[in-house]
Amino acid sequence: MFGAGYIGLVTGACLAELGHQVVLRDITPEKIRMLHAGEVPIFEPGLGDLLAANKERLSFTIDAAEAVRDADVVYVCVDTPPTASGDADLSRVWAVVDSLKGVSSERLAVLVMKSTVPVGTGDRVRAAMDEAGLANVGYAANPEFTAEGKAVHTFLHPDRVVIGAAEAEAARLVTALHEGVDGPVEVMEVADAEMVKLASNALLATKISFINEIATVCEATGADVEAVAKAVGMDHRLGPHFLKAGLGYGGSCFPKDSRALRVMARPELTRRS
Ligand SMILES: NC(=O)c1ccc[n+]([C@@H]2O[C@H](COP(=O)([O-])OP(=O)(O)OC[C@H]3O[C@@H](n4cnc5c(N)ncnc54)[C@H](O)[C@@H]3O)[C@@H](O)[C@H]2O)c1
Ligand SMILES: O=c1ccn([C@@H]2O[C@H](COP(=O)(O)OP(=O)(O)O[C@H]3O[C@H](CO)[C@@H](O)[C@H](O)[C@H]3O)[C@@H](O)[C@H]2O)c(=O)[nH]1
Repeated sequence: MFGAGYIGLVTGACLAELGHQVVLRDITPEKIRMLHAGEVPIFEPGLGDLLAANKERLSFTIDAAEAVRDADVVYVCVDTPPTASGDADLSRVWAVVDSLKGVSSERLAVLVMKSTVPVGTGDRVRAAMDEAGLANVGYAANPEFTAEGKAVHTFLHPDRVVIGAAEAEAARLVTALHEGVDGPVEVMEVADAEMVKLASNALLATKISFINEIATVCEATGADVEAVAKAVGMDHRLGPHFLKAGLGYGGSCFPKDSRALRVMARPELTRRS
C-alpha cells in the first residue's frame, strides 16, 4: 500500500481485517514511526481498533523496495492535490510507478489505483508500466467513495465496489481481494471507473449547490428550506441525501475533484477529431 494517509490506512486496515497481509509504505517517517508505536496518525472512528486487532497482518515501512518485495498487489493511495490550474497533480502517482521499475515482476500481479485521477490516467500508467518492463503486471482502477467519519464502515459495507480493469485477470484478482466485503462489485473498463469517481462527486456537489440556491430563494420568499428539502427528498427519484443547505461545500475532495472534472471537460480535450 503506497500512501499511509487517510485512504491508505483505512484500505490497509480493512484489507487486513479481510485476512490479507498488508505492508503500508509512506514517505513521511513520522507517520511510519507513529504506526510502529501503535499510534494512529489520523482520527477516524474504528480505525485504531482495526489496526490493533490486525497487527499481525500489518507492517509499516518507508522503504519502497521492502513494500514491493513480496507483494502480489500494489495499491496506489497517494494524494492527488490540485495544481494552480485545477487539474490533479499526479507527481506522487508517477513516483510510485517509478519505484516499481526494476522490481521482479514474477510475483507482482496487479497495480491498483485507489487515488482519484483524471480519466485517461490508467492508459498512461499502463503504457509507462509496459515501457518499464512490467507488461505482465495487470492494472486496475478501484476508486474510493468513502466519506471522512464513516470510512471503515463504508469500506466494509459499500454501496458498490467499482473495479475498472485493463485485463480480465486483474479484474478477477481485485474482485477476490474484496471477498468478505458486504456490497456489490461493478467491473468495467478503466476509463469508466475513473469517470464514475469524478461523476459521483460532481453529482453530490451539484445536489448541495442546488439546495443552497433553493435556500437563497427560500430566504427571499419566506419558505423554509429544511421543510422543502425534506419533502423534495421523499421523491425516490431524487433521494433525501446531500440536500442539507449550508455555507457551500468543502471537505478534502469536492472542491478539487469538481475543478479537476471542469479542466478535463475542456472542449479541446473532449473533441474527437
Ligand atoms: N480523504 C478522503 O476522504 C478521500 C476519499 C476518496 C478518495 N480520496 C482520494 O484518495 C487519494 C489519497 O487521499 P488521502 O486523503 O488518503 O491523502 P493523504 O494526504 O491523507 O495521504 C496520502 C499519503 O501518501 C503519502 N505519499 C506521498 N507520496 C508517496 C509515495 N511516493 N510513496 C508512499 N507514500 C506517499 C503521503 O505522505 C501521505 O501520507 C487522493 O487521490 C484522494 O483524492 C480521498
Ligand atoms: O447535504 C449536505 C452534505 C454535505 N455537505 C457538505 O459537503 C462537504 C463534503 O461532505 P461529505 O461528503 O460528508 O464528506 P467528504 O469526506 O468530503 O466526502 C466526499 O468526498 C469524498 C472524497 O472523494 C468521497 O469519497 C465521498 O463519497 C464524498 O461524500 C462538507 O463541506 C459538508 O458540509 C453539505 O453542505 N450538505
